[in-house]
Order: sequence, then C-alpha cells, then structure tokens
Amino acid sequence: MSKHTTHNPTDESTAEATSGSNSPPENALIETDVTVGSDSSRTTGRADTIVSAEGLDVYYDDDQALTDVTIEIPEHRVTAMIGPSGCGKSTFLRSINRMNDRIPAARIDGDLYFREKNVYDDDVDPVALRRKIGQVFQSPNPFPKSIYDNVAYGLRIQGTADEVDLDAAVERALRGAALWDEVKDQLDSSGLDLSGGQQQRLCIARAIAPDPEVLLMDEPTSALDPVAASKIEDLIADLAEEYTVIIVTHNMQQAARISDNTAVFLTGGTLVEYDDTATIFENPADDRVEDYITGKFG
Ligand SMILES: Nc1ncnc2c1ncn2[C@@H]1O[C@H](COP(=O)(O)OP(=O)(O)OP(=O)(O)O)[C@@H](O)[C@H]1O
Repeated sequence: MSKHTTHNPTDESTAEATSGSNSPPENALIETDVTVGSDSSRTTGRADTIVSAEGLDVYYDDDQALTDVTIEIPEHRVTAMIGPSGCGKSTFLRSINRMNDRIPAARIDGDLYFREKNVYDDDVDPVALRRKIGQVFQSPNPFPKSIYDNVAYGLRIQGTADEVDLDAAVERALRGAALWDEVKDQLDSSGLDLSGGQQQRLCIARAIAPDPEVLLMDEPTSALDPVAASKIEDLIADLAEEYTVIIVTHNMQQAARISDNTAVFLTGGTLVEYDDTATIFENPADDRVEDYITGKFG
C-alpha cells in the first residue's frame, strides 16, 4: 500500500495514521500550502479535517466492499473519489452520512468521523447527521412538487415555518445553486418541468437549503449533457467556498478539472493513493494508479 494512503494531502506531517480506534483523529488542524486543481483562492491557508475514516471496512453480507480505508478529508475543498466500477466509491460516500444503514446487508467495521464525532456512535441520529452532510445523486430526483417546495422541504422538516424565513432561505439556496435567475418567476411550477441540468441544480439547492457542512455528490453530472455538466462543474467550485464537497466521478478529466484532492480506490475496495489532484494525475506514487489513470485498466 502506498505511503500516501493514509495522509491528508494538505500536509505531509499527517502521513502517519492516528492510532486508537475510539479516539478522534489527531492533527485535526492542518496547515496547507499546496498547489491544487481548481481554485487558487483555496490553495493556501488552514484546513480543518472535516471527515475522516480509520481502518474502515464495509461488507455486504460476506462480501467486502471497502478494506481498511484510512483517510482525512479537509473542509472547504473538493475531494474526488475515482476508481474502476465496483471498487467501493459509492459505498464510501454512503458510509459518511450513514445511507448504508438503509441497506440491510451492509455492515461496518472501523471508525468514521465527522469532525471529531464518530458517526456510528449510538447517540448519533442519522437524520440529524444527514442535515449536516447532504447528498446529491447521479440522476436528478426532484420531488413531484413545486420548485419552491422542493427547496423548502428540508427546512420545513427542520421546523422553519415562518414564511419570510422560508422565502429568504429558498432564494439563498437557489442562488447558491446558480438557479435563481432562471426560476425566480416560476417558483410555483413543478420541479419536474425543468431541464435535466436545472433539475440537478434544483437538487443541489434542496441539499444546501438546510445549510449542511458537507455535500456528497455521487456522479452528479453523468446523466447530463455536456453543457449542463459544465455548469454543475463550475458550480462545484463555488460551492466549495461554503461547503466541503466530496464527489464520486467516473470522469477522470472532471476529477482533474474540479478537485483539489483525489482518492483512488481500486478493486477490493482499497484506497491505494490519496494526494493533491495534480500529484495524482501528474506524478502518482503507485504504478497501479498510473495504469488506471493512463487507461491501462478500469
Ligand atoms: N446494496 C448492495 N448490496 C450488495 N452489494 C452491494 C450493494 N451496493 C454495492 N454492493 C457491492 O459493493 C461493491 C462496491 O460497490 P460500489 O457501488 O460502492 O462501487 P463503486 O465504485 O461506486 O461502483 P460504480 O463505479 O460502478 O458505481 C460492489 O461489489 C457492489 O456489487
């Protein structure tokens, strides 16, 4: 396994994995000074670790989907998960906000922290966790409701009843998803009447409306045409100013374009290399990663 497997790519000093399965990861505050892929304003400064895994194994019944994954993901960055089909990328994403809880066959060993809290502790409410860690899926999946009600959905569940507050929050989320100008005059129209790219931005608005800290995106552009995909890519860079974005993508050019850091999973669910995106694509440490990136397999 590569030495890069366990480190936070923002700081070589975190290369050693922390020990003790019940303790939060050390070195939570990390100095960064790295060259990264997407946005020069995020290339320097401090980055807290916001999500981390230590020795994470995930099984579906007897089949192991993730093997001993240790990783520290910094906040306000775009972190891409890449690797061939079936290597466990989506499983890892679903582990972060406990969406795997909904799969009866899924079983987890090891530790997964959101900030310094193990999300699998008994006192963690998965619904509350998912408010902090929102998710956007591969195919746009607006509810069969108005644009307004789609975005207001999570806020109403959270108990925001005041119409003025709701109006402001809906506008803020739609602006954050770069959709406001296109829909501000049709907020009562069905979300299903929007184009595919607009629907996906509506889903992003719905995900950010409750003001999460992390946005998980599972191949968010793979069902979209290139123009719509490009808009979402631009949006992702903006979203990382306010949120931490963790994105699964099959599109290596996309990972190279939009992410600051890249984690490469390979068959068997192992994280074989994790580093800043430029290093992964230009000078990977692991020959298997080089082979994957240059298209020799996967
Ligand atoms: N609900 C499930 N029940 C049983 N096995 C599953 C389930 N979901 C995933 N798996 C298995 O876990 C392994 C990892 O799957 P996962 O979807 O996480 O990989 P992936 O890298 O995201 O794949 P892809 O790129 O094709 O989406 C695969 O062998 C898959 O068949």
